[in-house]
Amino acid sequence: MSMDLEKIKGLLRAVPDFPIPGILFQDIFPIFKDPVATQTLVNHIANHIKSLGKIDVIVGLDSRGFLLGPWVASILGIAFQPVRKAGKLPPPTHKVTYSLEYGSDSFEIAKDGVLPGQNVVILDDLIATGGSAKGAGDLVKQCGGKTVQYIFLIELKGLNGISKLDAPAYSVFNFDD
Ligand SMILES: O=P(O)(O)OC[C@H]1O[C@H](OP(=O)(O)OP(=O)(O)O)[C@H](O)[C@@H]1O
Ligand SMILES: Nc1ncnc2[nH]cnc12
Repeated sequence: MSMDLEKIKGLLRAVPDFPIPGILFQDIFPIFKDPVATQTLVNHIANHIKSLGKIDVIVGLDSRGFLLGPWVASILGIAFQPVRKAGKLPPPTHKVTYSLEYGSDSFEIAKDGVLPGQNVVILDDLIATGGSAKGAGDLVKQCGGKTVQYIFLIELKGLNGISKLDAPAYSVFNFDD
């Protein structure tokens, strides 16, 4: 069974002034109440990644990038590797500081999480300013990996986050602001 992507887009919940005034927060969790919507999205992203050629690792971003990443990776028979907020992964790690739409933070990746020369897809639920995705891309680079594509469930196009990225991006759903 599958569901029309536009119908899945309709399940997203836009919440004004969260987590701080001025932010229109896109809540993805209503999608996960519907198993058909969830399966459709997972299969859609897996099929998209198949079209990219040889990908060795899906790198998912803490924390909402963990919801789809391991599932998609297991369908494709490839590795999943987390980028976590600083202080959560045991050493040795690489570390970057980045800014996002409502603050700044630090990310880490296991030093052997991506091996030199491996092809990587970076997967997250949403790109706003692009700071988080850029931080993850910098970590993949520090490991010696090559980011082939960034994939997002949602792109907030008005913030032009993809202009910060060092590889093409694909987003399932787009919003103007
Ligand atoms: O493009 P940006 O401006 O960097 O914003 C996008 C990031 O913000 C959210 O993560 P958040 O840090 O809120 O963490 P969470 O996934 O744990 O909620 C979202 O899941 C992205 O990772
Ligand atoms: N507007 C937004 N909605 C949900 N997650 C976000 N992360 C950064 N900006 C966001």
